[in-house]
Amino acid sequence: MRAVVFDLDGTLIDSAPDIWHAANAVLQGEGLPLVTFEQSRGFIGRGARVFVERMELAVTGSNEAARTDHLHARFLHFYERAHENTRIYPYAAEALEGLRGRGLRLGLCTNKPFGPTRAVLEHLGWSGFFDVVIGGDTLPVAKPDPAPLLEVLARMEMGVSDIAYIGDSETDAETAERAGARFGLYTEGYRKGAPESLFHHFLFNDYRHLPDRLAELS
Ligand SMILES: O=C(O)COP(=O)(O)O
Ligand SMILES: [Mg+2]
Repeated sequence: MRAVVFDLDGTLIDSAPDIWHAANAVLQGEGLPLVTFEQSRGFIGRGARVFVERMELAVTGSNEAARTDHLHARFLHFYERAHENTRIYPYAAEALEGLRGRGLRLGLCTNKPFGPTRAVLEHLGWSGFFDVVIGGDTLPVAKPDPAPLLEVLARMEMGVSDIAYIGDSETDAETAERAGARFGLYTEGYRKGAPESLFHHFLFNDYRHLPDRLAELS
């Protein structure tokens, strides 16, 4: 194995509280009902546009293109600065350092838009930490289409057998399966179903175990 590619929200960082605050800042500004934390967390996974569509449907009962466009623009406005309460999952930073120390390259393949991704990486002191960063709006398609993950590989000049992908959700499992990549599922994120039911090569709930799980793959 030559590189490890990570998802971001629910995998390396617990960003759901900040995403929830951004969602309710939008709704409050529009005079719409607010959403609960659980509702908001359930909307995460397919990028900002789908998040907003799910939120709009929950609070108004329908999706109307012009309104969705407006809510989406407002959401991106708040999302850009939504990282004050974001936390790195326990031992994730140490795991990343350890993998780099073993000579592995690191990639990031997230459905979070590129702007908020860059902002949160900077906030966490992780700017320049990943060799390649692909956001949810970097390409015309987003995960679970395999194209964003394949784009990470292309930019690293690697093949799919050179990497493993690490994510937390149904979206990531499907992305890995469609790309033909080995997949490790972090079970402490925003997944909806049972971990065993998703495509995976290994499951883990503690970043201290990740290096060994990866070593067992290769
Ligand atoms: O923004 C989302 O919907 C999810 O982001 P992720 O791909 O980093 O989990
Ligand atoms: Mg995720």
